Amino acid sequence: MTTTTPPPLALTMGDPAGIGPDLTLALWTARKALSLPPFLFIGDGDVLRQRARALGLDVAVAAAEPETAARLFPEAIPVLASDCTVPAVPGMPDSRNAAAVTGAIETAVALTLAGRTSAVVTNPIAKAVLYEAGFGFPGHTEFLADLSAEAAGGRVPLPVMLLAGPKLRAVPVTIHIPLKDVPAALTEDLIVETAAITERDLRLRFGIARPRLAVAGLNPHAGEGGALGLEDDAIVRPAVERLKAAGIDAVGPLPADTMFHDAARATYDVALCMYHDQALIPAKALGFDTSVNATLGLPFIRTSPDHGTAFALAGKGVARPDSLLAALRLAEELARNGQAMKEAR
Ligand SMILES: NC(=O)c1ccc[n+]([C@@H]2O[C@H](COP(=O)([O-])OP(=O)(O)OC[C@H]3O[C@@H](n4cnc5c(N)ncnc54)[C@H](O)[C@@H]3O)[C@@H](O)[C@H]2O)c1
Ligand SMILES: N[C@H](C(=O)O)[C@H](O)COP(=O)(O)O
Repeated sequence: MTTTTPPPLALTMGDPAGIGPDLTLALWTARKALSLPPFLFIGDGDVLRQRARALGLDVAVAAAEPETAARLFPEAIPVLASDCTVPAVPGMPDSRNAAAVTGAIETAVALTLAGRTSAVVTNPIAKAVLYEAGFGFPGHTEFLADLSAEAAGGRVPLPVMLLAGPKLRAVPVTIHIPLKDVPAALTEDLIVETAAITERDLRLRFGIARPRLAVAGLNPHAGEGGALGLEDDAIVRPAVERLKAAGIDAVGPLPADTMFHDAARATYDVALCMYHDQALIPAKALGFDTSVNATLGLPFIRTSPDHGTAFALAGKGVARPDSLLAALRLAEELARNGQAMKEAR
């Protein structure tokens, strides 16, 4: 049994013009009532100060390092600087601040890989704003995988996006690609590798002894015997057979339209879906305020709220912090499980 205090969570700024600062302030303000896990905010302290003023909140912000964050947390939001180039205006994103946004993510990953913070929790970014500044990744998920290459032995690991909520866990096998490109990107190997990472992380990090995987078909009615598409029998079914042969509890391909109602969800621990919206529509419909986006397959823990930057709500104090709270709590729990696993070895 260890008695040492775990390192704080690394919370990135996200887009400084979005709701990330509002949510960070709202949660920190309620830290005592929520028993909020201590975090180190990596971003621009002035963004927090200005947003707090606009929202009429009495919030202190203090420069910190991972080692001082937990001590400071009761009195001030501990901040490690990743400063904006131009002042952030709520609701008006500016690609000149892209370096501060991506730099915060890089710092959070480096600190977590070094064991100085216990997990990465990301506030939402606006992809299009970063693309304007030359950001070369579809989203956090792919960027985080790229940042993990050295720690993963020199190869960029396959990142797996898990939307986890009280009513549903769902994984899209293909992630941020246009719908028209999905059939070509979907391979037996990709399904098997994604499923294997999902199964392993649910077992080792989430503590589910024998995860049950439900694999969705790609086409209507899982292809209806080939009449409505060939991929289900040619790609998805053989992948499920390989998973079963490897001892993984997997069923499918299942018609996607009937696998998300209450009784169907009770039969599995995670739905493996073939494309982004097949997974994220049911996940957000069933738990927009409570679901968390977690990245599996990385050498560190990363969670995020399941929503985006919601620019129209930024600076208004009306955005719900529930999903960010769930992300912080899940990161803390997964980090604790990881620590317990290490100590049990
Ligand atoms: N984790 C992430 O970084 C992440 C996740 C999703 C979307 N995004 C990005 O966010 C940007 C905006 O995307 P979008 O408009 O599709 O999705 P969004 O989640 O920002 O907004 C969708 C709707 O939900 C509302 N909403 C979102 N969060 C809310 C909250 N906490 N409380 C109350 N209402 C909330 C918004 O006002 C809007 O009506 C895009 O650039 C997208 O790429 C980022
Ligand atoms: N696809 C995610 C969603 O819609 O919630 C979102 O874009 C976040 O993805 P990253 O975590 O890769 O930024």
